[in-house]
Amino acid sequence: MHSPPALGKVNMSQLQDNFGRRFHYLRLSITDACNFKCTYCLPDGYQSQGNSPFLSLSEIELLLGAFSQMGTQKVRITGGEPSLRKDFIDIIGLAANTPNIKTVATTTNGYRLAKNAQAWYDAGLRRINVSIDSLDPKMFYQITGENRFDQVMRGVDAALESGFERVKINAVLLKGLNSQDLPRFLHWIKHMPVDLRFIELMETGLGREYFKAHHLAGTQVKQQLIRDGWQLDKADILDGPAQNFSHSDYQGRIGLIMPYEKNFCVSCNRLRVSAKGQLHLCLFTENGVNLKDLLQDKSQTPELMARLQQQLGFKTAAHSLHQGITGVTTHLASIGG
Ligand SMILES: Nc1nc2c(ncn2[C@@H]2O[C@H](COP(=O)(O)OP(=O)(O)OP(=O)(O)O)[C@@H](O)[C@H]2O)c(=O)[nH]1
Ligand SMILES: C[S@@+](CC[C@H](N)C(=O)[O-])C[C@H]1O[C@@H](n2cnc3c(N)ncnc32)[C@H](O)[C@@H]1O
Ligand code: SF4
Ligand code: SF4
Repeated sequence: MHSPPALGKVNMSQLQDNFGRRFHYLRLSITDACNFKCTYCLPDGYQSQGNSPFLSLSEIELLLGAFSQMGTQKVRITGGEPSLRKDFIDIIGLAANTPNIKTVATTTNGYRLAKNAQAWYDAGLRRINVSIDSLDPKMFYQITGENRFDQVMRGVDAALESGFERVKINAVLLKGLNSQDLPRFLHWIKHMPVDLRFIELMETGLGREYFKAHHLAGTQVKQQLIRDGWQLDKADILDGPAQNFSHSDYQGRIGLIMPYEKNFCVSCNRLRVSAKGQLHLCLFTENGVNLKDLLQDKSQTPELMARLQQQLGFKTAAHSLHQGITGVTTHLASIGG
């Protein structure tokens, strides 16, 4: 059992755990709410939990200030659906103007992208991940509960035109649903400069039966890619746990997130804060740690930094998904994936 560092010995310049992993990357959820009903995430739609409010702009400002002083360089704004927040643009601007934060990214279902891509870019957003589980509009509807395939695809075009550094497409691999879609995705990225990311379905507290029915190992896709001449890119420390592939005949690239593979968590480089201000050391942590009480005044920042540093000492080497332990994560909309 690893013990947390003593408060007096805090090294404020770096967020590092007992396994030597560094955490330059914060995934900040700003809302649990979502307007889609993805079958693997919120099959019955969003239901509000309790009445404690989501982090306010000033709480977010103090939070980002503390993380950035401790070495955070990249912030991904997520949710629920982050673009549902009325102050989404202000949050982007705030993150972009925080000293030391070099990259501001978001993950979105694309619902508001076509209309807002340029405004988000102008506010300081530089990377965008759009969830598109199928390129077949009917299957897209079946998986997301929303008949908005064309609207989301227009959003991808708008993002490419707006000058984003990176546009990434997320697709969750789903047996019996989109598992035949690989050729279509490959055809699409031949001439499209987007990064495709296939994510293995992960079990969540509310998604046990769905997981059993639809989990598909990413290794099957990996083997097919290697057979087709795709090359595994050299891993960069800032890449995190994804494996990335490229091919000279394709403009797009492919990444695989395979959380059930051995050693997946060795390259973990990210921390999470929920929309209600709880630190999650892992996507599948057993409990969140309240930070909100230390986000009320700037004078609390040293104490907040000390709490973050201390909590890092409790970060475990890996998740326990193989044992079916999904922690407090009832669905990924509750923490932003
Ligand atoms: N188990 C696990 N899954 C992750 C992790 N990071 C991302 N994922 C999965 O991948 C999904 C997509 O993540 P995104 O929000 O698009 O971000 P990303 O692709 O990981 O992040 P970047 O590397 O910043 O592009 C998440 O919602 C999770 O399902 C991680 O650390 N652990
Ligand atoms: C929780 S959503 C939040 C952001 C936004 N609403 C969206 O869908 O892009 C972030 C990512 O989590 C992924 N996701 C949700 N539930 C998942 C699960 N059980 N297993 C794997 N990925 C999941 C989604 O596909 C999406 O790409
Ligand atoms: S994956 Fe994203 S878009 Fe789909 S229900 Fe979950 S939060 Fe909403
Ligand atoms: S499952 Fe947890 S420890 Fe593993 S990479 Fe994801 S967040 Fe990090």
